[in-house]
This record gives sequence, structure tokens and C-alpha cells, in this order.
Amino acid sequence: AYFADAQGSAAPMKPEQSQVGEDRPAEQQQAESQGQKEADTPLQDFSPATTPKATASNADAPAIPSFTLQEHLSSSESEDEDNLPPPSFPALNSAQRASKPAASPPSFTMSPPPQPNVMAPTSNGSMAPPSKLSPSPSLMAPPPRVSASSLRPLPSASASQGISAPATGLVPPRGPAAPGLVPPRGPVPNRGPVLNRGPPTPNGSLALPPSGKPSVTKIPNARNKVQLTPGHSPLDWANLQRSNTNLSGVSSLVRVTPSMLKFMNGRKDKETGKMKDVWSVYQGKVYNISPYLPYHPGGEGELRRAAGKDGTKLFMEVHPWVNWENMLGECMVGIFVSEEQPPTKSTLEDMD
Ligand code: HEM
Repeated sequence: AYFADAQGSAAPMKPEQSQVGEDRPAEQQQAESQGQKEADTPLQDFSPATTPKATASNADAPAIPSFTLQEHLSSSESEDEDNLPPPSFPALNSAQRASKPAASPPSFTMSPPPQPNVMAPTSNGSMAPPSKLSPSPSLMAPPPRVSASSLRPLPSASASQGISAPATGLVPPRGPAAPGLVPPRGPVPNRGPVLNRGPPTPNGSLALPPSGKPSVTKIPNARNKVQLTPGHSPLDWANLQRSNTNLSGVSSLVRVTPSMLKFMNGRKDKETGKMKDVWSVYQGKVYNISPYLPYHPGGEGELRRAAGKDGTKLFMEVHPWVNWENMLGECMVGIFVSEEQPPTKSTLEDMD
């Protein structure tokens, strides 16, 4: 009985919809021209049997929605909606239907009114095109506000770090001065020539000093220079070399063998009990560096590291720019020879 009643109630709607604007009185046609929303209200009032029939099909007759749904799906494919009954969902008197235009696509009737409209664009974005959404702002799904740029990780690299790193590598690794400390033993690290002989910066980099501070920052003994005792400045050494004082300790140049060099190490002689001179070899030439010890800017201890040895490698590692030949010219003892070539008096005289 309900099925027949629903069919019978749905049938009169066809002529109602098709007769809009044709058989109704003139005052209703005039009301339709004022707007669609106003036109829907007299349309429902004009056929009061429509609302209870839709309610009965949803609540009391479970077979009717399935029949209406199938018919509705087939109609959406053919896109011929003029001669079809209204969709069973949403209800005819619901707010969703009232906010929709009369010719809204029936695809929204498949889902409950509020949830699909909100979830559809966020889930896949393709189920509900924006043009077919309800014109009511309250029922429209929020647009996707998450932009692609906000999801990307922010760049964390700092540009300032890439500037100071290479600059520090250009400076030889010279540690800060430590007066009074025992100089480290072992090979001296390669400090290399310093191109800029200006005052050292506090951090050892080539970057400009911070503004506000004086450009010349005094760091005492930043290059491991020792505090020379009074009267032992480089100028004092230069004056001593010009004084015709015998600084070599020998009357003439001699051929120095490795055993001789090793013996002259500046320590106490066990036989005589006297302090021996310090001989060192620099590029094949033997020098008595004993008188220069208190004048060495790097300290007596550093200079003694080459005592009785070939100090060329140590010298070049520390300060290859130093003109040691001029500085130690008066200290030259002779030439360094092997043990197999014992020195002869004639050979030494030929050197002169
Ligand atoms: C007899 C040969 C040597 C002479 C004539 C000599 C001379 C000098 C001079 C002139 C300086 C000052 C350099 C400057 O102000 O730029 C100096 C500094 C220095 N020397 Fe020597 N030196 C000699 C051997 C050595 C040896 C064998 C060592 C290490 C084993 C050494 C270690 C140093 C150190 C650590 C400094 C201070 C740091 C520096 O100025 O770079 N020197 N030396």
C-alpha cells in the first residue's frame, strides 16, 4: 500500500514541475520572477501532498529509497532530470535542499548532507568539484589552505658560516703564546710562511676585526716568541756580528763529521767538565749557535732542539723566510761531511 501510495504521490509532481509558469495564476508567475527561493515556497504550498509522501518513503517504506536511488542513478547518467521525481535525500524541507538551486546535480544526494561536503575536498579533492558545491558558505567545504611552501622544510644553512671557514685555513696553525711553558717536544707542526706579516688577529682568521675595536690588537707572543733579555735584541746581534768577535769558536773552517757534530751538543764535557758549544747543520754548513742562543726570538730551547744535529728541517718548518746565512755568518764552523771522508788540512785550506 505504501509503495502504491508513494508512486501515486510522486506521479502528480510531474505535472506540477512541468506546469510551472504555464497553468498557474498570474500572481504566482509574478512571484516566481522575484527569485528562486521565493518561487520554491509557493510551489510546495501549491501541492501540500508532496512533503508527507517524501517522509513516508524515508521512514516507513525501506524499499522505496532503494527504488528511488536506482532510478536516480540512471537519471544522472542520462542527465535528463526534468521528468524524474525529486531525490529522496536530503529531505525536501531541509536546509540543504533549500539552499541549493532547483537544478542541482543529484550526486550529492548519495551522502548525508553535512559530512560529505566537508570531507570530500580534503580527502581526495576530486569527488566534489567546486562549481557543483552548494552556494551556501556554511555548507561549503573549506578550501585547501595548506600551501606547498609551508610544508617544505625551512632552509637551515647559514651563509655566514661558509665565510670564516676557508679564511681560518689560510693561517698557519700557530697557538697562542704561553710564556714560561716548556716548549713541546717532537716535530714542530708545519707553520708555513705567513704572507701577511701584520699583527695577528685574536681568532687567527683573515676576517676584519669587529668594528669599534682598534685594528691593531696586541696579543703578547702570539707566535711563540720569547721575551728576550735586555741587550739581546736582533739589533744587538747584528752589532755583535760586526764587532769582529770570533763567534765560531774555531780559527778556521773545518770538515765536520757526524760524530763531531754529535759531540758538540752544548752539554757538559765529561773529561774537562766544561760546557761544550752547540753545533748545528743548516743545509750542509755547520754553525756554532752557542753565541746566538740568547738572541734567538724563538727561545733558547727551540734552538737547542737542533743541537748536535741537522736542524734544516726544523728551521724550514718554523720560519723558512729567515735568512740564517746572513744572521749566522760569523758563526760558521765548516762544512758537514760524512765519516768516510776524514778532514785533511789541505782540503780545509782549499775552502778558504
Ligand atoms: C740557527 C738557526 C736559526 C735562526 C738564525 C733563527 C732565527 C729566528 C728568527 C730571526 C726568528 C724571528 C722570526 C720572525 O720574527 O719572523 C725566529 C723565531 C723562531 N724560531 Fe728560530 N732560528 C733558528 C733556528 C730555529 C730552530 C732550529 C727552531 C726550532 C727547532 C726555531 C724556532 C723558532 C721559533 C718557534 C720562533 C718563534 C716563532 C716565529 O717567529 O715564527 N728556530 N728564529
